[in-house]
Amino acid sequence: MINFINVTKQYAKGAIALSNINIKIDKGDFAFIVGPSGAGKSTFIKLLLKEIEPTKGKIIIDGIDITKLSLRKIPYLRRKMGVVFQDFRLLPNKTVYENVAFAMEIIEASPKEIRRQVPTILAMVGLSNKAKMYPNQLSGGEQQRVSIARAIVNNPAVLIADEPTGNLDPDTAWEIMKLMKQINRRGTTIVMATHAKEIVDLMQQRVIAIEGGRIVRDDKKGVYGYED
Ligand SMILES: Nc1ncnc2c1ncn2[C@@H]1O[C@H](COP(=O)(O)OP(=O)(O)OP(=O)(O)O)[C@@H](O)[C@H]1O
Repeated sequence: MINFINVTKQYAKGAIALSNINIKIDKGDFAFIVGPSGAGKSTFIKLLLKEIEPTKGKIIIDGIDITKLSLRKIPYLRRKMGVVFQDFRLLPNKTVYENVAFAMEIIEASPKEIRRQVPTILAMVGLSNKAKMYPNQLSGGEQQRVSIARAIVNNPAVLIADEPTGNLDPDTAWEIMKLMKQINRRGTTIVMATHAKEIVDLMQQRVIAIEGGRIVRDDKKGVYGYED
């Protein structure tokens, strides 16, 4: 599904954020990316999303080397991936329903498909009764559910989450993790960068640890392994 081959990323101002990374994430995996601040986690995620390009190496997603992808084909790559961020990034002037529908409008889904799919996904994330609300009328946990609904509404192969529970209290964070696990059970590959020690320790999923731009651990049922 995802394969990093000898990937190095050196930023323009000199810092080597990732150094010769080799990692394979299979379809259906649930992988946590952990490591100290500045280790290279966000860089890893930005490379996956093709927000930045590696200095060296190949990044294969679904059999395609995305570093060689033409501009024209980037939308197809984006459709394979849903993304969730710590700060939700919802559109404040759209309702919950419209925020999720918008992700389908962008890929030119038909109005009929949108009318069918949006309520299904809102039910799945437990927000059917909030469809007409605006983001500022929702709790943090509810806003994150909307952002997850938006990320999965087009049925991506991979859900990428960068610190998705960072702004949530522990109980709410745990609810979000249950939802992520439910999405994973449906076959979606999950890649989640996090500092949430308790969550990583309790979930018993694959843990890939990055330190100083190198992979220092990759355990099938791993632990967080740091004190912060
Ligand atoms: N745009 C940039 N230009 C130059 N250096 C950068 C840039 N972005 C990140 N870096 C550097 O690359 C290294 C890795 O940063 P990265 O953001 O990937 O770390 P991280 O593991 O996500 O950290 P955190 O947990 O604090 O979010 C750091 O040394 C950082 O200062």
